[in-house]
Order: sequence, then C-alpha cells, then structure tokens
Amino acid sequence: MKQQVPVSYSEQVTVAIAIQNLSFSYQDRLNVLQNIHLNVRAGERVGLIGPNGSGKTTLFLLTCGVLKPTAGKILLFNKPIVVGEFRPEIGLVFQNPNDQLFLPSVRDDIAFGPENMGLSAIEVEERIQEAVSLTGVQNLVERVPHNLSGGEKCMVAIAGVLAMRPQLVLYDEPSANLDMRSRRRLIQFLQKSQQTMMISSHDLELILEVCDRVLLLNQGQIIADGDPCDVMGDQLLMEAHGLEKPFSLTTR
Ligand SMILES: Nc1ncnc2c1ncn2[C@@H]1O[C@H](COP(=O)(O)OP(=O)(O)OP(=O)(O)O)[C@@H](O)[C@H]1O
Repeated sequence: MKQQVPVSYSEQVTVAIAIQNLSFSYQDRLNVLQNIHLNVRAGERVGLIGPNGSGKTTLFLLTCGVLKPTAGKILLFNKPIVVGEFRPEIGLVFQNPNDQLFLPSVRDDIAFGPENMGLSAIEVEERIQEAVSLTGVQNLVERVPHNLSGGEKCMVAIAGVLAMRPQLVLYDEPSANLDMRSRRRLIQFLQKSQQTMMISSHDLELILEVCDRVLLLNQGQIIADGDPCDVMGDQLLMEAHGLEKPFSLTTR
C-alpha cells in the first residue's frame, strides 16, 4: 500500500491540494475529521470511500472553503483556502443536483458561475457551449432544470461546474440515483475528463473504473491511501470499516 510521502519543494507546483493537520468539529458533532494529512497531485483521480457519516462530504466542504477548519490548513495550488473566498479553480458537484440547480433554465444555471466571474456575454456564451458539449447536454439547454430526470440533472450540474473551467473538481456521490445507462455515461465522461478530481462514492465499481488512487476514510481519519485494487481488494480492511470488497475484485 502506498505511503503518503512529504512533498519536496521541487514538486510543490504540481500539488493541487495540500491538507495539513486538518481537524473539524460541527457545533453539535465533535471530531468529524481528525488530523488529516493529504496531498493530491495535479492530474490525479482520487476516490474517497468510507461508511455513512465518515466525513467525506465534510472534507469536500472544507476543501472548497465552505466550512472553516477547527485546526490545520488547506492549500489549493499552493494558495491557502480562505473561507468564503471564491476560487474558480475548484468546483464542487453536489451530492444532490437540486442543491445546485435553482434557476428557470439550464442555460441560466450553467451561465451562473461564469457570470459571477465577471466574464463578458460573449465569454459566458463560449463557456456555456464548451460545458454543454463536454457533458453532452446540448439538447437540454432551454429546458427547466426542475423538470429534468435525475441523470439529466446530474450532467447539467456537472456542466455548471465545468463552465468555470476548474482545474480541480470534487464530485460528491455523482452516481447516486442514476440508472445503469446514465451511470455508464457518467463513468465514460469521468474517464475522459482532464481535470484533477476527487470522487466521493459508495459506488466502489465506479471508483475502480475511474480512479488511480483511493482514500478510505472512517471516523474522520484516513485509514488507507493507495492503489484502488490494493485497498478495495483487502477484504479484512474493507469489512473492518463497514465496507465490502467490490464484486469485480472477488477473484483476486
Ligand atoms: N451541518 C451539520 N451539523 C452537525 N453535524 C453534521 C452536519 N453535517 C454533517 N454532520 C455530521 O458529521 C458527520 C460526517 O458527515 P458527512 O456528511 O461528512 O459524512 P459522509 O461520509 O459524507 O456520509 P454519507 O456517506 O452518508 O454521505 C456525520 O456524523 C454527520 O451526522
């Protein structure tokens, strides 16, 4: 299993996320994350697995600057995260697309980010066209987001994030509620994506197909960090943390 190695000075430019001594408590729920150390290099595709309530979403909200760490710090492309500061280089795709889609049309929802970056109307339109083409939702642009199917909403929510041209995308449970065909489309999309990514998911087969590294989080601590086949193929480790070895690894 890979060990997390300290990042040397010469490597620092390639580090997308550097998390140091991170701890977090909610007001009424203490020690949700405890002393997390993590480096994600640019270009990595990192899966984040762990049982319900292990702290995956909380880690994403801290990484995006939505929540303030109780202790420790987070650097994004070598610059500290400041709570509430807009950082277009990072995008978060929410677990529930309904939390992200709230405007009268898909076009408006996708334009929302670029417009708030102060781009001109022409640049906003370019961003919309690019994002809908990457996600394959060209035919949905004039639709009302509220009326879309779960799979359609998922891809539109991703388009809204990509329209900001983030270098790093955090996907929180992207395959939840998708049927087989939509899930397959999502996997193919993620495999082709160019950005550095972290994907939190209970869909371990998706992680196996998309990610080159996986983190196992439990009770707010990183229990394992390594090659997805090695970590998820370890039945004892998986079962000790409330997870199952994925079916496709059962013959290993
Ligand atoms: N706003 C909040 N206030 C208080 N406690 C919270 C809040 N949000 C989450 N928690 C608690 O923090 C812990 C971690 O929650 P989190 O949503 O980060 O876990 P998760 O690993 O993403 O879970 P799941 O797999 O179920 O989505 C849980 O015990 C949860 O109840």
